[in-house]
Amino acid sequence: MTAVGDGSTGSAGSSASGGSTNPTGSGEAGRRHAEAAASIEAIERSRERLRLAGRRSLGITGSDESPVPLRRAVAEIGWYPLVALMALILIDQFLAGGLLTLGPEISRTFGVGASTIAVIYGLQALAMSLASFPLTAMVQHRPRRALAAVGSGFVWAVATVFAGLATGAWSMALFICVYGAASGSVRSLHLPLLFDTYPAGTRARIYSLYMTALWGSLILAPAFIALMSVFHLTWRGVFLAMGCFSFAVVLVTVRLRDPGFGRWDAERLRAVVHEERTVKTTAAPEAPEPEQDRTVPGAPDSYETSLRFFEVVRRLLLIPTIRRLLVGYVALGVMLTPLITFFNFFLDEQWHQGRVGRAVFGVATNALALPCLLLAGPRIERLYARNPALVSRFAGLLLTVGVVLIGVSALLPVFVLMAAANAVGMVAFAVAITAISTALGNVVPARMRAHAASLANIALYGAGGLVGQLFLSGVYDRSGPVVAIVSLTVPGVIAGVVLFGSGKTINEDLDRMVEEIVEQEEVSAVLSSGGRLPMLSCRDLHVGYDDVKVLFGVSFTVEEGEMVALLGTNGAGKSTLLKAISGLAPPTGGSVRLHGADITYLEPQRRVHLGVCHVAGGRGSFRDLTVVENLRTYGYALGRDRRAVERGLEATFEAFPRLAERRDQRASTMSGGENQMLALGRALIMRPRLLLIDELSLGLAPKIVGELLEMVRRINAEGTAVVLVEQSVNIALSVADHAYFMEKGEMRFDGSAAGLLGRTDLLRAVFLRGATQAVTS
Ligand SMILES: Nc1ncnc2c1ncn2[C@@H]1O[C@H](COP(=O)(O)OP(=O)(O)OP(=O)(O)O)[C@@H](O)[C@H]1O
Repeated sequence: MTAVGDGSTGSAGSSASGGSTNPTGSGEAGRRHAEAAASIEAIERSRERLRLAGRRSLGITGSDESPVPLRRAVAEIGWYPLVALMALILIDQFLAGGLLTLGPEISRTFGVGASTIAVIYGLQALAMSLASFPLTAMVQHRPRRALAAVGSGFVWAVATVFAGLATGAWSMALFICVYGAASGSVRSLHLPLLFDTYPAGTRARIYSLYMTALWGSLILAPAFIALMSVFHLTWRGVFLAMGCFSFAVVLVTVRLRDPGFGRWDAERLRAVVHEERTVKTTAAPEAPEPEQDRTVPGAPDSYETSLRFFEVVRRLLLIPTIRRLLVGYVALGVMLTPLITFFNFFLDEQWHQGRVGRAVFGVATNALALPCLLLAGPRIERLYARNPALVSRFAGLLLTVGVVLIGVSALLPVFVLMAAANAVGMVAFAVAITAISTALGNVVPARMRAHAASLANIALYGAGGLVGQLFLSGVYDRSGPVVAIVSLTVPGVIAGVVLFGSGKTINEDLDRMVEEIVEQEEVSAVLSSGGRLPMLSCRDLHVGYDDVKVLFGVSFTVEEGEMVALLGTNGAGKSTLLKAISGLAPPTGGSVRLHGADITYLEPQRRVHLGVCHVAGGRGSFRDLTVVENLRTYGYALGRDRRAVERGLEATFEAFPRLAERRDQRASTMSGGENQMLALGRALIMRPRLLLIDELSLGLAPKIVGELLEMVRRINAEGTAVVLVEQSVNIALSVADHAYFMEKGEMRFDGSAAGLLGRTDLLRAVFLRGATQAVTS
């Protein structure tokens, strides 16, 4: 836990404070707090050691030694999974490539213009981008990625055949969209499958090999079409042949199996934790990564806490390296997607290259990337093992060099020089993309790799590709091909700089990921060995708004049925801490656990179902609804039956007769105190297990405050744990047995309420503020 002023008195001290409102008695509360604190301390002691061991088990050795030879490293697993995925990506571009190359013939058959073909191509790319999300959602909880990858291969093979049988442009568009959607699996599922199949210390080399197939597909598609024209096949014949060939290739991949989530990272880390703690648990370290703790003890089974699709996406977007990589992908898409289209126009108009000349140019350039990728793999592997930040920097640097070379190539007056500069630039892109993907795949938890790959896909092809095509079309129409190619250096250099910058955060994010797995294992071990954990435990929370950090590693615990006061200076981050607990301000680091279950990234409404209720400061009700309507809304939000809601209403009106008198009055017309009563009435209806109250007494008359406090005591006496954020030290400490004090986003005190009263050094700031407010009011 973060060092706090009176940490030693914290746990035990709370029991000595007296005047506890806890139904279980202060002695019992103190004992439980001490037990929970001891568990947490044990976890913290071993964490640093585990973090280092965890990094090593993920292939980050910190040294520059050569990695284990690939053949030896993958001997046990074999080459089949890699070969199967390479086979799938090799045929992935068939139909799209065929559509582009055979576009003139297709447009003549259907009597449509080139723009219609361009629209169909665009729809295909859009379907491919968008489909990666539902495909990812399908395999989020169960490891069926191999099944989805092979199954979608069959779908796109069949769609290719049907595209050859299309009777019109729009039926063709339909088949091509189906093909695009199915081939979205390549973008979202291949990287996670590769990363889960092969050990951490081989991934860069494995991925480089895989990328040779991607570059190979850019050669194979035109080569296949050229070969078919030897047999004088029409475009329909070529599509049918492509479909049949694809079908045969997919058949070869049917033995592909999903290795399970996190086989090489979570599993190894779990083994490290088991070794460290030598705790015998029922779960064997060899078993695949378990789904995150699914249930919260005491809550109904249906209240599981595994993250849903958009919660995972939101969680990924909170990882600084992922945010940078995605910005890099967008900039890369702005540059790369139109470059492939417009470079052909450049060759045509500037260098008068015909169809054959352009094809040869494309094949030669892409072919050069193949050996370079093979050479680059071990290099990227070594950089990653030494320091993952070097991989990001390497990618950024290469990309910048590549884009500058391509920009310069457009200005060179000699064809050979232009071709050489362009070829080297394209090689730099191929290697840079491999390095970026290695960083992306490694920096996210295993279960979230498909989500990360889908986000990258949408950033690259969706957002970046679309903007790039529009941007470059405009430049091309206005100023011609040379200026168009040169202008691409702007987004290219931006992408390079952003990717280079991701080196700043990657190590921190990797450590955080390691810590999450370690913490999960530790918590499971503590629970399975009969240890106790607090009802709520926030560990090392970092929260910010946009880029302004507000909480810096705050740790905070609340026991079952406890009443806790959270005090602090103005702007210390008390409300932000409550928001992090209730889900309104998701943290960028650290964890929030309810009885050990990880709820850090759960949507706020799911936490309400788990029993977390946040009464925010100020007017927290629906202004245009009446008192009764407001209270019923809370009940129905929880799916409570009518009778339970009515009982809650009666209890609220009994506790606050003033509210009963105003049952049909709109919230907007009520006083501040009445609004606070209404907000507390929510707790009586929701019956939460943890009630977070922000600024209960702010601006209210002492008599009203007294009534509200009495209510809080009653709610607490019925077993609800309460966290009370208060400006008034006297009020807070009169009801709470445990107190925390925050200053400038850090926890300064964790201990008994009585203990805090003795800390005049801390309280002076609050007293001074109170005095100032008294003078000015
Ligand atoms: N939505 C927001 N957007 C940007 N900054 C915010 C936001 N909410 C809070 N902050 C900033 O975060 C910091 C902590 O605010 P917070 O409300 O958590 O502090 P607090 O301890 O509750 O303060 P107080 O006791 O004055 O209410 C402050 O500097 C505040 O300006």
